[in-house]
Amino acid sequence: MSLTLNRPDLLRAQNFIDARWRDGLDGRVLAVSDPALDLDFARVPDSGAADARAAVDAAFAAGPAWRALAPRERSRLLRHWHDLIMANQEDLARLISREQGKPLAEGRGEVAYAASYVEWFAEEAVRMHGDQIPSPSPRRRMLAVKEPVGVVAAITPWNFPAAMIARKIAPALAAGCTVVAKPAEDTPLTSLALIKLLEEAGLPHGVVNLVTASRGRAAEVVDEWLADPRVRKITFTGSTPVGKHLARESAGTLKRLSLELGGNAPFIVFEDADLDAAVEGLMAAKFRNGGQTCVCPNRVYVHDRVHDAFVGRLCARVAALRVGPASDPASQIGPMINGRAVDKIERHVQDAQARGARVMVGGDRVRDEDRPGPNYFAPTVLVDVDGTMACTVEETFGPVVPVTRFRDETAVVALANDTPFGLAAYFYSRDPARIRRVSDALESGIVGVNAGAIASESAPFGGIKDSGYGREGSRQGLEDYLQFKYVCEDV
Ligand SMILES: NC(=O)c1ccc[n+]([C@@H]2O[C@H](COP(=O)([O-])OP(=O)(O)OC[C@H]3O[C@@H](n4cnc5c(N)ncnc54)[C@H](O)[C@@H]3O)[C@@H](O)[C@H]2O)c1
Ligand SMILES: N[C@@H](CC=O)C(=O)O
Repeated sequence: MSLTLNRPDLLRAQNFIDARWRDGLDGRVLAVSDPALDLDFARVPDSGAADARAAVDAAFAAGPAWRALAPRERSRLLRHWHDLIMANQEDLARLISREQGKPLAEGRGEVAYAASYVEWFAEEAVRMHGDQIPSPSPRRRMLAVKEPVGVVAAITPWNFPAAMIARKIAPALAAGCTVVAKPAEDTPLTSLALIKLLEEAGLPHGVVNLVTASRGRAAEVVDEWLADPRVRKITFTGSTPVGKHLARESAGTLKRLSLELGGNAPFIVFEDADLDAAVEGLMAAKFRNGGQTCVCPNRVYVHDRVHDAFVGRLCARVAALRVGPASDPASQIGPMINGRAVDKIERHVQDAQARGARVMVGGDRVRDEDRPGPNYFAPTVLVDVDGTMACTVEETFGPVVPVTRFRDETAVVALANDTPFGLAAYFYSRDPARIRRVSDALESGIVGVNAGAIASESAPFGGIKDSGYGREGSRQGLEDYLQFKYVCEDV
């Protein structure tokens, strides 16, 4: 896909530190590749510890003035940023599609989704109420005052290059925190463009700083932030092993942490479900971003009585999905992010087949003249899946639907909960008593009941167990950037 932008200056190739666009201090570069063709098309700095330190120097110095600004002023900046994001929706969508591979329509949707968080936190910035505590003595006034936590380090994944960074930077700014950020190595361009728009919105010097780095040097950058006592919070979205590493390594300086980690979402179709609605919900939840979303259903349990009817309808829908590059407006499933991702998907499908699962649709890589790159995988439905298979134990992060038959509500809820993860869970049923019972019993930060599209800027997004802690979006998403100070005034 050609990368023609209405605003070519949104394609940035430098870090942003202390309100200046700068090369990395040691001059190393990171190539950005197009997942549709696996070809490099841009370069950004491959930053190291010195760049990371310079970013914290700037954020720390900018902190006092930023937190002293009236919340209404911070809100205005965020509102302006929101408006610029939406005014440049098409360019941002092109950048997302080019570096991440999602179809252009989904890229546009992601830009609007990212902007919705910025708008939400622009509104929340002026609603950070503390508490006045009933005092035991008339001389005494007792207050619980909310304060920004300080410098926040934001580390983001590749699958939503605009939304993940927007929903970290926006609440941090609303709360009065300053930010250092590192986007994923696969998708640095969208975040750089967002920072360019934030600069245009009137961002004061040093309030947000962003450095890019390769996978090999990500740890060097982040280790610098982990060790620096001036960084008071880490907000991370990505894999569980890296999240646990951050939790361990931040203990030395006791930083606050928000960890949005991996999932293994169950999707249960009970015998009383509206089957058409359940198929619709599964298609929406599973195939968002080609299955590369942390809340994508990873295990589908269908009651024995409706199994064959459900699978028949599902297979018809999945077989009709169009796989292709983001540049083709008809594409519904783009390339996977890189070769490692496709290898994992292929391994899961082959392992399931070897253990007795049957492929009903898809099952293989796709490569032909319309899809010449190596990163396409056919949307796939597997049946006769059981809990020994890798695709039910690990997050596949691809367009594969593994279906398991069940007969008993208690047993299927136990199966759904039989995972170290707990990010999202879905079920379809029309029985009100069952709806209450099952949503109470599911061990998950998010439960979709007769709903496949669940994310919203106004709702708390986040997990439990190995899926992490902390929430993004909503009122709760702002609290994560604030700390209480108890003030006791005796007069
Ligand atoms: N819970 C959520 O909201 C959510 C959202 C998106 C993705 N995810 C999860 O993210 C995973 C996919 O992303 P990924 O494979 O790119 O994750 P990842 O953990 O490898 O990478 C995420 C970020 O961490 C950085 N990183 C990698 N190694 C690091 C290290 N040693 N020290 C510090 N930083 C390091 C990367 O450069 C990137 O910026 C999936 O498991 C998915 O479920 C979760
Ligand atoms: N962007 C996703 C999160 C994980 O991939 C969402 O907000 O639903």
